[in-house]
Amino acid sequence: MAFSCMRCSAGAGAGAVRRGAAATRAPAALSFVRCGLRRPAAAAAAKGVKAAMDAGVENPVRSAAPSKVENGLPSEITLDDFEDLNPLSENDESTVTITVVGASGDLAKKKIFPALFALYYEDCLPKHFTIFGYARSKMTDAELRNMVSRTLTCRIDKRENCNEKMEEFLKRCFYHSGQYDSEEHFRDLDKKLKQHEGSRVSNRLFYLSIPPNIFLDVVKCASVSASSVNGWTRVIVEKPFGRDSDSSAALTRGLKQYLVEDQIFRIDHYLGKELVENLSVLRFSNLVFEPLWSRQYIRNVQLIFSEDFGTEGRGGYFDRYGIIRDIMQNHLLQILALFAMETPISLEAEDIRNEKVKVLRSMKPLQLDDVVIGQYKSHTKGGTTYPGYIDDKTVPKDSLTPTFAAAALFINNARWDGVPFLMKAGKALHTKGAEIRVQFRHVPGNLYKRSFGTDLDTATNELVIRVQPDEAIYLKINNKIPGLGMRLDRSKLNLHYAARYSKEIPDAYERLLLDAIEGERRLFIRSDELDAAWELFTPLLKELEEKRIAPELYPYGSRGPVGAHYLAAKYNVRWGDLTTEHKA
Ligand SMILES: NC(=O)C1=CN([C@@H]2O[C@H](COP(=O)(O)OP(=O)(O)OC[C@H]3O[C@@H](n4cnc5c(N)ncnc54)[C@H](OP(=O)(O)O)[C@@H]3O)[C@@H](O)[C@H]2O)C=CC1
Ligand SMILES: O=C1O[C@H](COP(=O)(O)O)[C@@H](O)[C@H](O)[C@H]1O
Repeated sequence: MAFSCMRCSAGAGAGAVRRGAAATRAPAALSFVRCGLRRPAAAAAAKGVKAAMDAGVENPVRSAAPSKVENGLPSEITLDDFEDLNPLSENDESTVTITVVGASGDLAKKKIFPALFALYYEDCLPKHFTIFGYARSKMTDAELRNMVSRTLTCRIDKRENCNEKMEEFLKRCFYHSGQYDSEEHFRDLDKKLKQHEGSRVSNRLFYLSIPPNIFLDVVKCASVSASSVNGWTRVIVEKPFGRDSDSSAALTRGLKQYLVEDQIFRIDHYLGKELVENLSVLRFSNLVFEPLWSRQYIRNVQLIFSEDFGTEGRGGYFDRYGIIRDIMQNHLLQILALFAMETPISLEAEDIRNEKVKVLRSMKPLQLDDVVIGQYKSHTKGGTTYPGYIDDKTVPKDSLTPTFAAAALFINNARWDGVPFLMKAGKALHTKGAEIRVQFRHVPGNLYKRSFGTDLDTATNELVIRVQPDEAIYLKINNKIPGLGMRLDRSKLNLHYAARYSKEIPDAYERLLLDAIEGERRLFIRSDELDAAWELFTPLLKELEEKRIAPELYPYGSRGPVGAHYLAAKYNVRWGDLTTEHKA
C-alpha cells in the first residue's frame, strides 16, 4: 500500500505549520499534506477552509479538516496558521530544485538519492520539483539515472508500484558536470535550472555532499552564479564543520560571506533519527519522566555508539578526524543537548536551539583524565582475519587516530550538577547500535533491598532509548515474580517499535531533506551551537594531539579498550550495554 506524506501535529508538523514570520508560511494545502492527505485531497481541504471562512463558520480549519486529519491537528490551531489560503499557491506557482553537489559520491548514492526517492514515493515533494546532480565526473542524464536507479535499494524498494514511481522519479533527475570552483560552470547549471523552472517562482536547495575543503568554492559559485532570483536559496552543509574551533569559525565566516545564517542548514543526521526526535516528546509530554529528569533522581546518563565494522573505504577522511570529531562532538553531543536542555518556550526552531546552546555552554571543560581513547587492531576469529585500522592503505602506519573513545562530561547547572554523562563511541566493536541509557538512583531505604543481595546496582531502574537498530524504549523495573513466595526480578516495560507501530521508520535523511525544503530549521545546527560544541572539544583534541597520546589497542570485533571500564568505575558507573543482563 502506498502511504501519503504523513506530517502533522506536535513536533515537526506543528513546528512547520507554525514557522515564524521570517520563513515562508506553510500554505494550507501543504499543511494538510503534512496531516496525511494526498495532494489533491489536501488542496480540496484547503479550499474547504477558504469556503468555510467565507461562510463565517466559527472554526473554519477544523470544520474543513477531513476526519482523517482532524484529530491530528494541533488543538490550538488557528486561522493564522493557515494564513495563505490559496490551495494552489506553493504547489502550482513555485518550483523546488534540489542540486546534489558531489552527486557521484558515496553519500549521494547511499543516502541522498534514496531519501529523495522515498520522499517522492510518499508524496512529500512539492508538485514541481527537479533534481540535479552536479560533480566533475562526466555523466549524461541517462547515466546519472542509471546510477541512481542502481542505488535506490532503500526501504521503499519492495513496496507497491515502486518501479513505476521510480521511473517517474528518474525522469525528474538531471545531471550537470562541472568544476566546483568555476562560476562559469555554475552559470551553465543556472541556465539549465531556469529551463526547468520556467516562469514559476524558483526555490533552490543545494546539498553539499562533497569533501569539506571545497565547501566554500561551491558556496561562492552557487551563490554568485546559481542563486534563485525570485525564491529562496538554501544550502545543506554536510559535516565535518571544521576540525576545531578555529577552522570551524573560519568555515562559518566563509559561508557567511555568501549566505545568511537562515540559508545555511548544517546537517547532523542523528537529529533526523526517529528516537532522537522523540526525546523531547518523551520528556515534555509525559508527566512520569520530566519530574525525574535531574540530579535528584538520575545517577548517570550514557550515550553509546558502536559499529561492528571499521573505517573500510573511509580511512583517508577518518584519519584526519578520528572518532571524537566524527561521532562525539556532533552526534552524541547533540543527543546530550536535547536530553539535558530545559523546557523550550515553544517548539519553534530558535527556542529549541536556544536551550541546546545553553546546555552546551554550561558544560565543564573536558579533562584529559576523563577521556580514554582506543584504536582497533587486527584480529583473527573463526578462520577470518579482520584488518586493523592501520592496515588500511589510506592510513599512515604510525597513526594515533582514535577509532574508539569514552569520555565523562559534566553540566554545570542546577539540574545536572555532578551527574556524569558518559559517552562511548567506537568502530570495529562487537556490535552495532546507538542508545541512550539513563540509570536512576537507588531507592532510599529500600524495603526490598535484601532481595537484591549486596549489589544494589542490579536493582537500579534504567531507562533505555534504543536509537538503532530495532528502535525501542524500555524501562527496567523490579517486579514480583508471580507466585506464593516473594521473589523479585528485573523486568522491562517495553515499547518495541516494530511490535507497536506498523509504519516503517523513515530514514533520517528523508526527514532532514523535507525539513530543509520546508524551511524548518529545528533539526539543523545553528552556528552558535557549533561554536559551543567545538569549544568543549577543541582543548582536549589539541592536548591529545600535542602530547601524542597513544590509543589503547583493542581487537577488531571486541568490546573496546578496558580503559573505558576504569573511566566509568571512577564515577561509580557500569556501562549498561555490557552488563550480563544486557547480553541475555
Ligand atoms: N559517506 C558517508 O557515509 C558520510 C559522508 N559525510 C560527509 O558527506 C560529504 C560527502 O561524503 P562522500 O560522498 O563520502 O564523499 P566522496 O569522497 O564520495 O566525495 C563526493 C564527491 O566529491 C568529489 N570529490 C571527492 N574528492 C574530491 C577532491 N579532493 N576534490 C574535489 N572533489 C572531490 C567526487 O566527485 P567528482 O570527482 O565526480 O567531482 C566525489 O564523488 C563529506 O563532507 C562527508 O564528510 C557525512 C556523513 C556520512
Ligand atoms: O556521520 C557519521 O555517521 C556514520 C554512522 O551513521 P549511522 O546513521 O549509520 O549510524 C558513521 O559510520 C560515520 O563514520 C560518520 O561520519
